[in-house]
Amino acid sequence: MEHASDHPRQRLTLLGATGSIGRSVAKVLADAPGRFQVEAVAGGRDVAALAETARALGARFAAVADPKAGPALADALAGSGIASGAGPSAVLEAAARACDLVVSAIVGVAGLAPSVAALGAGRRMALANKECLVAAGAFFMAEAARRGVELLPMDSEHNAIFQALSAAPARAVEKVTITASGGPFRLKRREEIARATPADALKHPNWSMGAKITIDSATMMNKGLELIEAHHLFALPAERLDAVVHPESVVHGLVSFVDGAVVAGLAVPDMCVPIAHCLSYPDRFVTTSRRLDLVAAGKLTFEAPDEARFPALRLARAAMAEGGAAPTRLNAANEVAVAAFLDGRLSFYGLTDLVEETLARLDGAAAPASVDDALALDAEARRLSEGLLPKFAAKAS
Ligand SMILES: NC(=O)C1=CN([C@@H]2O[C@H](COP(=O)(O)OP(=O)(O)OC[C@H]3O[C@@H](n4cnc5c(N)ncnc54)[C@H](OP(=O)(O)O)[C@@H]3O)[C@@H](O)[C@H]2O)C=CC1
Ligand SMILES: CC(=O)[C@@H](O)[C@H](O)COP(=O)(O)O
Ligand SMILES: [Mn+2]
Repeated sequence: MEHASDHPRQRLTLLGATGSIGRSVAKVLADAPGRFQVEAVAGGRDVAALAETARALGARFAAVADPKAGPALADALAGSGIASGAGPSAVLEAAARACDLVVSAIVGVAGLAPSVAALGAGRRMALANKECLVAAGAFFMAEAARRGVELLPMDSEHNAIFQALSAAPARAVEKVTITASGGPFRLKRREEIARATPADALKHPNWSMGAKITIDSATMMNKGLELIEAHHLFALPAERLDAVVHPESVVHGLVSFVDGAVVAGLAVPDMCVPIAHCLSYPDRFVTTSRRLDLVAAGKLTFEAPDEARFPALRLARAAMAEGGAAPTRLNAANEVAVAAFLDGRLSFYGLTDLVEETLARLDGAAAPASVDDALALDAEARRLSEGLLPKFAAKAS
């Protein structure tokens, strides 16, 4: 049986260390004592959590994005020997430090520049941040290839598909399917969903995650973003990508081959499973994660997504089909809308209405060919969405 101590130490950098994925990575690291040296950790503004994580993981460097948080972080790390920095440049510095594996788990398009900086250092990357692929997928994949960086999908569906794809050569793949839990409103009528509050939408049936992705799961925008993510990660056209609702979240992704065979990835809904895969790849190590018990699971059920009650899926598919700047703008408008919904400034359907109207008002433009391009398109769409907020705010219940 494989044990962590059988392997040489690898240097690991954790971007988004204080988040839901960051905490799960820390849990998996505890299952692999002596296997990793944590090079750097980075977070947004939660100084206390970042310092605690840096100390617990024995990191060499800690970076906080909030430029004003430098003195507080240095104070919190006093006596630890851990160097620190603050501001976006410090996060880029953390990302670019030489190491063997970077875990990219900052939420939102804020993760794009640090993830690209990490590619610049030429290493393996475990990618949880899906927004960087939605906002700049063609550029990001080309940059990873140019730098010779191996991308390991950490998002649960894509991780399952990555594992299933190893069953046959790429030319034998007919179709890839990702599953969706259906979120907390799967069985609700449209009128009930329209009245959903942030507290209702934050009650995910199967996964414990950060607020942004949890709202995306409730609207099913998460599945739309994941279709675009899969399009880039696996170089598959939209018509060979499918999403199916699977309320148990046990089957995460499926690959259908040209001979009719289907290989699926199954596990309990716990991010520690795909995280362990990425951290041990191409090997495996023993973990304490809960095991799948199919008899206890009982039934595994599947149903078609309902785009009438969950229009985000239709919007994301349309943006993927249009290509160019549309996915970048979809992502930007969605980030504005999710923040506004969480603040009580938008109703649940106001959220997707805002995204739709933002996209409708912008003329087609080329896909971003750099981080700057992507961030300029992102900023333009954000300005427009923010400007449109009052129109949709009136609909808030
Ligand atoms: N959670 C999950 O199970 C899954 C998540 N993902 C994806 O992984 C990513 C992270 O999700 P999740 O962990 O849930 O999110 P969380 O909101 O829980 O955590 C976000 C992390 O990003 C940090 N952060 C925010 N802004 C910045 C910034 N400008 N610079 C540096 N760090 C920043 C936060 O720091 P701070 O705490 O200080 O704000 C925190 O560490 C998302 O893209 C999500 O879609 C994919 C699959 C599953
Ligand atoms: C854990 C993970 O990968 C999430 O993206 C999850 O899939 C979200 O749940 P939904 O299937 O409800 O979007
Ligand atoms: Mn997912």
